[in-house]
Amino acid sequence: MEEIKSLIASIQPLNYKAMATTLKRLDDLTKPVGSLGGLEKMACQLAGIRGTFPPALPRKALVLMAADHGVTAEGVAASPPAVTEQMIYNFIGGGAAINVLSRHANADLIVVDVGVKCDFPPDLPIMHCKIRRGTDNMRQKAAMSRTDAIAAIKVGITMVETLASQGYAVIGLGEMGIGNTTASSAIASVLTGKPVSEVVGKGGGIPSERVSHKVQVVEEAIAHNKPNPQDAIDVLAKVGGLEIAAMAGVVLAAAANRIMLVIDGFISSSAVLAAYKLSNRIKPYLLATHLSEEPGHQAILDIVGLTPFLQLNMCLGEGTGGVLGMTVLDAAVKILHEMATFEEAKVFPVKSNL
Ligand SMILES: O=C(O)c1ccc[n+]([C@@H]2O[C@H](COP(=O)([O-])O)[C@@H](O)[C@H]2O)c1
Ligand SMILES: Cc1cc2nc[nH]c2cc1C
Repeated sequence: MEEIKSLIASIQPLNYKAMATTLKRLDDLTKPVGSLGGLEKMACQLAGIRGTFPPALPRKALVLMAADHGVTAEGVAASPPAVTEQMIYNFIGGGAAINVLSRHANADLIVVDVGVKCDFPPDLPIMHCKIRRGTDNMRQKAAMSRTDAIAAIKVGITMVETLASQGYAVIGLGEMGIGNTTASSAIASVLTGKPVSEVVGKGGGIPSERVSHKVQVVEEAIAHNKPNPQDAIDVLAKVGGLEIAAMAGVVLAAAANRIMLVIDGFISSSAVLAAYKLSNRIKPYLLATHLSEEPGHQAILDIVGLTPFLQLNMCLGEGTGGVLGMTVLDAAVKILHEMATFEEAKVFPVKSNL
């Protein structure tokens, strides 16, 4: 816990000088002031995070945390838990949506086993960081111990520290874990204060008539475990997941290492919310990309104060919306590098009499 505390204490504000220089440059480019909207904001944010003008086209990684969930025993997920393991092999084979979109975005995909139930061969090209074989069924007992939650957070921290030393400037959150929308719903309800029925959705595709059962399971898990809303680690341990705790660690360490943290959908956002409750100093380092179909996603973004710029009715997870968002971020950086100024292009806008 001391390590997490000192990491949080090391998070610095953005470099406002780099941001001001970036804004000045944007205003000199051949366009009406502010007309590239969110692209301009993103370019300034990255400059402030990296502390440089102009920020370089960033080296990008998508860290995909995978784990299983004991609560799947309650019939809350459409797919069998074995799909978590099967999808890991699909990620390695390069055939999953996140493989396609990471390649498209020129982001390196790193798959991390934090708590998948099966044994993977040691030579499998993933990061072998298993804390335990999935969580316990949170309807009956705590999903995991506080010690395990902290160990999972540390997996995320260590991953980011390695990536920071390799020069990555942007890290996206990804996850795979059948049942993890049930855990995320519990986290979202406890940490936003919203009723469970307002944050639970169909997840990976349960039929509408099954949603009320999922609501009941989440309500009972919260009633049984009594997670303390003032203690995000307690919430992660009692009603969370190993991959969610690990993602919370990624968020904290990204901010501490001046790396932009790109959020994906509902599950990654529940990890961001937990990290935000640990320290709101992470906020300037966050980039929200898309709005998931899961109803709890908006509730989380509202609490943290973030606005996503894509709405594609996606709810796949894996980091897919996040890497799509990275392509927009790259576009913003290219504007800074490649667009001509008024002076260079000899464009002299006439002053309007309006
Ligand atoms: O990120 C999202 O918004 C999202 C919404 C619904 C489902 N998912 C993905 O689907 C899986 C969890 O769904 P479920 O129904 O098994 O809880 C998990 O592997 C997630 O990556 C992801
Ligand atoms: C096939 C499949 C892929 C996924 N990726 C993230 N969650 C998933 C759930 C299923 C079922």
